[in-house]
Amino acid sequence: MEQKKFKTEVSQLLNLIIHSLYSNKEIFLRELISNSSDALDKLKYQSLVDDKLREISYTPRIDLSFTEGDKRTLTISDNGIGMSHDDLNDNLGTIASSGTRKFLANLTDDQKKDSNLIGQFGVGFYSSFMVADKVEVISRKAGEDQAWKWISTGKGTYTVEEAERESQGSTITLYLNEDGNEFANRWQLEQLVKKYSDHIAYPIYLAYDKTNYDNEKKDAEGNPLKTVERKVEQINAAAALWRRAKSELKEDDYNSFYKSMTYDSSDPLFYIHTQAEGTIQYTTLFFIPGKAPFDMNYADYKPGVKLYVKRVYITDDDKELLPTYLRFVRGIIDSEDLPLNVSREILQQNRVMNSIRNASVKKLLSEFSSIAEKNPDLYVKFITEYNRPLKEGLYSDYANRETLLELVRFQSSERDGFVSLASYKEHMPESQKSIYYLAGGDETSLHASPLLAAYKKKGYEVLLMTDDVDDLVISSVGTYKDLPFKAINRTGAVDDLQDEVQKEKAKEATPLVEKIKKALDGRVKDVVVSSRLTDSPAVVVTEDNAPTVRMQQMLKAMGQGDGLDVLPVLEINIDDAMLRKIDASNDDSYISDMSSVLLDQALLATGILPKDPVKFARIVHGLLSR
Ligand SMILES: Nc1ncnc2c1ncn2[C@@H]1O[C@H](COP(=O)(O)OP(=O)(O)OP(=O)(O)O)[C@@H](O)[C@H]1O
Repeated sequence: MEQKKFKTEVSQLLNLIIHSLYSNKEIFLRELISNSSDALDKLKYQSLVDDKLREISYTPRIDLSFTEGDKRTLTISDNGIGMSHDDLNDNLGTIASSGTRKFLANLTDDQKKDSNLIGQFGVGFYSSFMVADKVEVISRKAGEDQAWKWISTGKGTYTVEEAERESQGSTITLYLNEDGNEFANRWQLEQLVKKYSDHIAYPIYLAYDKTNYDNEKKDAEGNPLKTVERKVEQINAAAALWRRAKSELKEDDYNSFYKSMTYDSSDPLFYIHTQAEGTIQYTTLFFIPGKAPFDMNYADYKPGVKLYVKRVYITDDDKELLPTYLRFVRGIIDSEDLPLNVSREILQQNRVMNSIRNASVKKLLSEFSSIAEKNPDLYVKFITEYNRPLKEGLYSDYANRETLLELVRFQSSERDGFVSLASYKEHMPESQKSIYYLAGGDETSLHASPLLAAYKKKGYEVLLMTDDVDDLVISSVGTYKDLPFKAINRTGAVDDLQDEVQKEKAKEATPLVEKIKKALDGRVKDVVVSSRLTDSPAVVVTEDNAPTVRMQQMLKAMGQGDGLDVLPVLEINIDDAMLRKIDASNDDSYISDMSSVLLDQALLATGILPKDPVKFARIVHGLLSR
């Protein structure tokens, strides 16, 4: 017998589960049943594609049984794929998913107490330690002769030793603790299976002892004669819900199916059920979770859509089933026309899969559009969670760009809440010819930008964009209904506000511009006269196709900004007192100091600290003491 230690993260996860999910401990049963169902899915699939396993004859099932009395136990058994010696070590000694590991590491103390959040990632097998002092797994992998027994009390170590099992599959026995005793009960188990696992595709049987009383016959004491009968009953519906006629299904059916297939304890925002009977036959059932999945913005997110072929489970781990930007969608795709032994490579180029994917994307987007139109409150909930991934779609899904442009929302300098591009266009005064936006930074700093005043004065709304993908996405989109997008912190937007008088004034200021340019030689690309600043002396802007100063900083922080030194353009307000002082002076050192502070404070206003803070402080001090 070998004794092994859990990887540290397992001990952490165990601790977290036991403390945060305590009030919801019944979910352990759902987790174990779902593992059994996965194991049956895997065997069903393997026995179709692996010659060695083709001969195995079995009827897939999950069995529950329990013992009463002082030492109560609960057993969950399946005849699925089973686990080898190494599988037991790999699967039950570590946390397999790196997403879960990262998620755990990033949790704050408060979040650790939020059972909804914890429940979102698969707490899985380890949740059994909430109700058991000791857990024993006897498992035999399909195609192997040797079975193995894994035992742990959940306190840092486990053992693995040889064991016997008649056929392939796993038997998990929980030695219930005080908190778990209530689960060694027929009614409790039936209720929980109905609640969480009714739609599991395999039959779940419960074995129990039924006491019969025979009034005709009396025992020695004259009481009705008691006999105990062992009964085994199926306690779930065991049907693929998505294959049932839509007219038969109620909202409750969908919601409980959603909860049983995800780890979400809340209802989905909405669902979309499609049964296509055309040249390609398939069923899709998609759910939009009420809250964005915790790993939505991790590169190694877990995809939420499962693929079935003729009701046989194929995979839940294929990121190609839907485009990446729809990674928050949960649900199933069940095709009648794909081969069962479809591999990942085949899936990627398969014509049938392509048609299903394209139709699914169209269906999802059109449903989003119709909700935006008919149910604005629901749409706000939806877009609050999923605006960002949809924006990624603008960049990556050229074919659906028009639709996506109508779906994304922005904050605005003029209005609260979310603004669509259609409504932005509607609000435009006749003189306005472009869509103005300001990206980069948080909402407060964008609202405070000195660049906004001039647009406000003209009645032009400016879209404020706080997502890190905005700049990239919007510059790739270019236009909306022939209106160009213009970033107001770029030089291309400067001319729009200038009238003839201002142009003349700007010309007259050429000597001042030249003075500052000379003083800031090597630090700015250009100095231009502003027609839009009122309360501040200067701002930094970027040339149209260059990365903004903030973007450059971000790229450098990510180690990608080598050789990236695009100088900013300084836009000056010639009516400001500071500029008038520079204009009036002939003292080179004064002009140089004033210009330097002018640039540094403009950078500061966009959140960028002076390169040499000591020098900056010294110059400011010098100027103030003059
Ligand atoms: N009854 C079972 N039969 C075969 N393998 C199992 C069984 N139960 C668990 N396993 C294996 O142990 C692994 C870990 O299970 P666990 O429940 O902790 O996480 P999971 O099911 O992979 O993740 P999640 O719960 O997020 O879906 C599973 O991925 C599976 O490989």
